[in-house]
Amino acid sequence: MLFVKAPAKINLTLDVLHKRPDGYHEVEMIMTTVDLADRIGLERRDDGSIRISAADRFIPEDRRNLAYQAAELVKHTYGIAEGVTIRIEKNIPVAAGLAGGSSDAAATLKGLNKLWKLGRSIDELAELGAKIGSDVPFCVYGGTALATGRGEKIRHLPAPPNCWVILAKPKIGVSTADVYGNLKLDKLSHPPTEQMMEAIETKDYRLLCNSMGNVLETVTMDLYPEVRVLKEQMQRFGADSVLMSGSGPTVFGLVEHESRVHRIYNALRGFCEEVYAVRMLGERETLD
Ligand SMILES: C[C@@](CO)(OP(=O)(O)O)[C@H](O)COP(=O)(O)OP(=O)(O)OC[C@H]1O[C@@H](n2ccc(N)nc2=O)[C@H](O)[C@@H]1O
Ligand SMILES: Nc1ncnc2c1ncn2[C@@H]1O[C@H](COP(=O)(O)OP(=O)(O)O)[C@@H](O)[C@H]1O
Repeated sequence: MLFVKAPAKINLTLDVLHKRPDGYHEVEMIMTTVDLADRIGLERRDDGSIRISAADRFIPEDRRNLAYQAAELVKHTYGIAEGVTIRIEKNIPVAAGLAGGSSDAAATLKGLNKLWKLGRSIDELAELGAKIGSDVPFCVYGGTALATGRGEKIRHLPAPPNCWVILAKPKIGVSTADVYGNLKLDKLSHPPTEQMMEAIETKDYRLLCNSMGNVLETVTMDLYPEVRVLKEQMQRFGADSVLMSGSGPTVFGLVEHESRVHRIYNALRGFCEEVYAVRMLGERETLD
């Protein structure tokens, strides 16, 4: 069995520029991977079929699974007759704004490149990933990046300044399409994307905290008021800066000093079942 790590991402910024004729939104967002990860196991099959084993009641084991779609795409694109069993050990909360499904798909692309000795470049795998979902190319690279287009155009950035990330997910799942669908394009408060890039490049933690912003945040908070409450609680407990990730509902808080991490973590555990204290992974990985 070949194992590949599939880390979650958070959005340090998420801006929407306009709605495109194809129905997608033109975005500008800065994303970074964190060390909360699913583990994907891949095993050859002689019968040519794709099988998913997920042992998680929230994710599908058929064609709807993004890892299945990744395997199907690789088989079709490169004419592979062999099959694969994909075992998904799920640690990333589902439908949470953390790109769990997209990261599983990205890990499957990278894993199959190895398992089937395809010799494809990471850029080619990222391009293939765009056919599965807007977040998949970023997940193929990982690290830190500015994503534009519908999210699939990636410009790599250096590692952000060191800090802790506390993730808290309310007990609801959010549909990304619903959130984009409820966005009022004439009422957006745009985050300072350029300033965030400067904060990352100069490793200025304070500037980074002051540059976070996500135009989808108020949309999700209006649909699910508990997300707003959770953000306020995390701010009150002393996180340096708090934001919702992606389309939500996960809220993350940055904390510079380790001594404060446990206090905030424990305080949140009082009324939120899913809380994680993690680190940013920083720079992107390369294929080995
Ligand atoms: C909001 C973000 C931010 O990172 O992530 P999540 O909250 O899902 O983690 C992404 O833009 C989500 O990317 P992803 O989840 O891959 O989206 P896709 O499968 O491509 O699209 C799902 C649906 O979201 C809407 N969509 C997505 C991307 C985009 N730029 N404009 C859109 O309008 C479309 O309605 C589309 O049908
Ligand atoms: N491997 C997978 N892991 C999680 N969800 C998946 C997967 N494949 C398909 N899905 C479906 O994709 C939807 C969005 O899941 P996910 O990627 O976790 O969230 P988000 O897009 O908010 O980051 C879920 O409702 C789930 O049914």
